[in-house]
Amino acid sequence: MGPKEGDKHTFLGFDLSTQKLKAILLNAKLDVIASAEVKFDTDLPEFRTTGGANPGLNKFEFFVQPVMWIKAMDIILDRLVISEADLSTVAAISGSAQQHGSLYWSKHGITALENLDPTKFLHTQIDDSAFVVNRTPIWMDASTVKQCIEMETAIGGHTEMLKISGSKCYPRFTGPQIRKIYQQRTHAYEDAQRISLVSSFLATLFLGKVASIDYSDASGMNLLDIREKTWSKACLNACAPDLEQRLGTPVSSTAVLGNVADYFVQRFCFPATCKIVACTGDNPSALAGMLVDKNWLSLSLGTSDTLMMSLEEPPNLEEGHVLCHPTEQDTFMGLLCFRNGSLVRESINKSEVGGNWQMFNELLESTPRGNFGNLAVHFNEMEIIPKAKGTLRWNKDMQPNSPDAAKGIIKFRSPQIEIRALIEGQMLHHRAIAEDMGFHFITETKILATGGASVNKSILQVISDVFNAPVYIQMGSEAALMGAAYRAAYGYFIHENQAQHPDAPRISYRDYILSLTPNHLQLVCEPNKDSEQIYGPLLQRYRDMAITLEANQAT
Ligand SMILES: Nc1ncnc2c1ncn2[C@@H]1O[C@H](COP(=O)(O)OP(=O)(O)O)[C@@H](O)[C@H]1O
Ligand SMILES: O=C(CO)[C@@H](O)[C@H](O)COP(=O)(O)O
Repeated sequence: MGPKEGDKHTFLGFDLSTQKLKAILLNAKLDVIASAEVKFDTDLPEFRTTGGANPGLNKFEFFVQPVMWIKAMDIILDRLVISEADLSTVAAISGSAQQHGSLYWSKHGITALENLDPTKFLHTQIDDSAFVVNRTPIWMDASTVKQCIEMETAIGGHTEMLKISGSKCYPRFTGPQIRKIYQQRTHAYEDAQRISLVSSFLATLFLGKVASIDYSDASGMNLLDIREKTWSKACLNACAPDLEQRLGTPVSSTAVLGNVADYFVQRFCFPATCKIVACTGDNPSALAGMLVDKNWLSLSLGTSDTLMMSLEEPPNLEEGHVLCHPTEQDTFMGLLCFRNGSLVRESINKSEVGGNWQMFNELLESTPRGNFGNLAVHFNEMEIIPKAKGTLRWNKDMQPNSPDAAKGIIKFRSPQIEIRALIEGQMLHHRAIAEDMGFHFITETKILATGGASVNKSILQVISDVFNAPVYIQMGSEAALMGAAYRAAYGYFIHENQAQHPDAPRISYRDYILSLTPNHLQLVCEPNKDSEQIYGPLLQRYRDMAITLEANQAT
């Protein structure tokens, strides 16, 4: 089942997330043998992104120029070559990407994709004219409230929408975003030959033709019937005309889509037989990379903070999302996304200690759990759940119904209190919402942390205490990236095995990957004994603050 002695096959995974494009190469035993990354803000300053995104002209709009991602691909492939990664051994490629963003291919773009000249960079061939919309909306865009209401109304209300698609309409979801393009840029919509998600765009580049969207990432569009795994006619009709032909047929997240385009064979020496496995969203890919069972709560601390869990049955959640599971056929995953994650931590780090994480951690650790009753909620941008924007700081004397509770206090008296109030506030928020969504914390609950901030042990200790559960991290690299390379390995294995032994039973993804890499987790923090005593009551305090902040929106 595993790799044969001397097996030289390698598997390449990409993660095109909000702030970076990352790549990882695994050998046949799934050990990391090469990696590279391109940071958009600093490596591609000509696109003037902050945190990987550009704010739009109108309120709540955020976009990216797709050519930035293509340029990043040119650079990262060169960086892999410079690091002496042998791309001639790559048996399969897959990827993961920020969810919900959409790209609109022009006729010219599709022709360019199919006729790539290996002597030139990708970005000089797939340039602005390859897309009919050059300011591609990404997940941070929250400007489609109107379209959400229209889509839900058209199909009979938000309950119907969440029953079909796993989520009520959220402004960042792709369906409402496509509807906005259709309404405000009708000619561009009509000229769009195909529409890709960011993940399927990644597969598209390597295939040299527009790639299928996978079931898991398709679940973040308000367009897929998550039980049938087909586009919902009702949702498509509520969104925009002639949409199905623009989306193509969705496929399994481990499906082999075809061989790598000749461009990559000629330019980077990929083997002509190298398989492209469907790419998926970064959160489903992180779940695929973690290989954990139902007692685990996965927490990604990327640009956004997200909580993920496996679900046997899809519950009808009022808030939050149910997605098709990326690697198990009749299973689902629960997802909660919090917009105010790393960028808020970064801004407090900057304002309090000049951007020095080591100093940030020293101050965090110098304060006691519970922070003398000082707690903060920082929603710098409109949060997803609850829908609120603003900052609120309470000290221990503040009463929820006192006249100054809505304003809170302006600033805490020291940076260390400010820092702990931020981190405890964020994690209490995440726990409160997870509980509201029906996640039961039991003694067996374990947390697996990933994403950029999961290197920070001081933050992980607060998580362990607030959730009263041990925290683990993934060995090798971040889970979304590992998930991409693992899916490449599994997709390749199944494809080859089926060709050679068509009647053999299909081994599950988890069994296959765990047979190659059994010890992929590392315990980093355990909760202190008095954690529940401290954070149980603070959870209610956080809820009072969130309710106050939400009420502030209306005033
Ligand atoms: N030592 C650290 N402590 C806390 N946060 C960190 C640390 N190092 C990096 N980060 C955070 O990680 C974030 C990037 O995470 P990453 O998962 O790479 O983002 P994305 O995948 O969304 O592009 C940065 O915004 C940064 O604030
Ligand atoms: O919108 C969501 C999930 O619903 C975000 O989680 C994006 O998928 C961006 O991911 P990161 O770049 O923050 O990892």
